[in-house]
Amino acid sequence: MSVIETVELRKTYGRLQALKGVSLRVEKGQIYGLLGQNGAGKTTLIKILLGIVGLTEGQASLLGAPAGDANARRRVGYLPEDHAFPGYHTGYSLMDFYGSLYGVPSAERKKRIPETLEQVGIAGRMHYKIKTYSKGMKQRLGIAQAMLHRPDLIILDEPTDGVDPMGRAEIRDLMAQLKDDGHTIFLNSHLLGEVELICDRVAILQQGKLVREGTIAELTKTKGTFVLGLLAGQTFPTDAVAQLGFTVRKLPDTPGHVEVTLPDGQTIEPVMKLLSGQGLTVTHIVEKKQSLEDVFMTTVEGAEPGVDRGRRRRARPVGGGE
Ligand SMILES: Nc1ncnc2c1ncn2[C@@H]1O[C@H](COP(=O)(O)OP(=O)(O)OP(=O)(O)O)[C@@H](O)[C@H]1O
Repeated sequence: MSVIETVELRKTYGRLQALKGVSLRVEKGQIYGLLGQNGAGKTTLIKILLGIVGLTEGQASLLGAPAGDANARRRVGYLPEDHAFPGYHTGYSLMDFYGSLYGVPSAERKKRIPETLEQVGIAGRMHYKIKTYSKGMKQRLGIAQAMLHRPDLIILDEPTDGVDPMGRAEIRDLMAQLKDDGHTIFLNSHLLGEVELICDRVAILQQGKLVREGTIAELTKTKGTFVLGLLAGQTFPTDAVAQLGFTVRKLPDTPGHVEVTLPDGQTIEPVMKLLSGQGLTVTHIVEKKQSLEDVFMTTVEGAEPGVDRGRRRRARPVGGGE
């Protein structure tokens, strides 16, 4: 049984199609990342799973039950995006309130609240009012709230929003620990470097459609591009290598080095044989990797990874319906 499953899931808000037939599956024990530009439909998908909004067409299930089922919902912890916990609560009293809503017995809450706040690093401030907390501390409290009742599935919408780099690393460690303890984590995040470090699988939504899905290794795998360098003074036999069906590109920034892309299903072996047959010495060989950010940018923009980063920095129109 999958922890989350959607089949051809569609959601329309009036005339806007927020989800246009999304099918995905999250298995127990995975950390699963849902990526997409602003307005791609990530939060809508989460809200459907939790029964906060209804679906328009298709299917969605959570822990084997139809989306929104109250029993399944009790086994889920949820950190919403842009949560606003009342400032008059202390960290402790907020956790106590949520714990009682989740049905955690009072004696158990007394034990678990300090433990959980310790895990997210704010136990020292648990008796201070939330209005005195920094953004990062509120975010840690939100994560603690989502973990308190030891849910099977933890859904985190932008968990590291406003958290400093050290804190983000701590939250990554915490997620890894939760996974080791058998929890499943479903994560929305715009921080692709973090997602790459922590997630087992990733789905990319674009304007309500699922455009890529797979493990990090599957998604970041290149078609097979190597950077090769020869001994100083030797010339790379570009034409001969191209005749074997490889694509060769000179690298102007690193003289004497070339980039060789393999044809489908080929290895670098024939190139190495040709070079050694011509008495050439390879001093440098590295397989190029692309980052998840490159994959994301190529997927959502159709742009070449690594080019025109200046353009990327400028605001892009947000995604949405047609
Ligand atoms: N209650 C609503 N009524 C009308 N349109 C909505 C509603 N909620 C979301 N939308 C629209 O649905 C689309 C998807 O929104 P959603 O919040 O799911 O995106 P998202 O991927 O979570 O974006 P972000 O990264 O900005 O949080 C957007 O075009 C948004 O404007």
